[in-house]
Amino acid sequence: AGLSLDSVRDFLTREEDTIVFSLIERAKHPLNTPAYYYDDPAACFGTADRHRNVSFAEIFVRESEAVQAKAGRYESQQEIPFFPSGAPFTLAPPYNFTTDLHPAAASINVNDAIWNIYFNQLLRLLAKEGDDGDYAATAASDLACLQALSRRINYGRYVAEVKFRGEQQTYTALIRSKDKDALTKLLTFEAQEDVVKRRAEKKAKVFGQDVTLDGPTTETSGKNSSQSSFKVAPSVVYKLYGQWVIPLTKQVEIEYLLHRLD
Ligand SMILES: O=C(O)C(=O)C[C@]1(C(=O)O)C=C[C@@H](O)C=C1
Repeated sequence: AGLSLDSVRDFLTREEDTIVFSLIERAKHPLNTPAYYYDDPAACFGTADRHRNVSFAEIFVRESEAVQAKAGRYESQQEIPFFPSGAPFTLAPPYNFTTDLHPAAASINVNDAIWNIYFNQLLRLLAKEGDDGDYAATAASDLACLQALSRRINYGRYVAEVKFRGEQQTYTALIRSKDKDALTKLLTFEAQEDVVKRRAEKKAKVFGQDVTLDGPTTETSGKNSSQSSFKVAPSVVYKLYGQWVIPLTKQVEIEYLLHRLD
């Protein structure tokens, strides 16, 4: 089946589940800041990279991505690594991934912005202060969060492709004149953004409550209704979507469109 606005929105909706679950998993671990030090080489656990001021988490992501590249993960246009390694994929048989994107714009992404926001802003909203020393499990859950956020946000390329095909003439004129403001206006649907933010917040409530056999199962009333009883604060998920996920998705859409005629 070809792409449509409904099918790309369905994809984004399903990714919400993955994002919210990955945040809940990360929230199991304390902040564990030594895993993220760049400045103090001694804090880099004596790895081979200590002289390059690379954090433990960065090494973890880089090496994990190298394995996944070999396994063919990035043969899919839907997946974009944070550290492209150029390693050929050799572990899996070739798979015929669909190629829906315009080649000159297909690799547009905002992974650098996602990386910075995740480590500098989001993490401290998710994890409690503390250091339990379990950096491997912590970095593994960081990787899951980063991959889910990257897939969702960079999927803006597909959303933009659908919108371009639907209104080719209008978009072509605005792309030719590089009119970012008009492009932003044309691809923005305020009501849809509101639905997305509120649904993501609700998923944080539904997925992040303690499930017991007594009492109502579907209601988030009573004991569960205070923010602190959810594994990740629903307000954090609302804010994540409103301040970062949606604006970055729109940035991807705009940058993709600006290269759509290349
Ligand atoms: O659904 C769309 O039309 C999108 O472009 C995606 C999205 C989003 O990130 O969820 C972004 C911009 C729109 O204003 C609405 C929603």
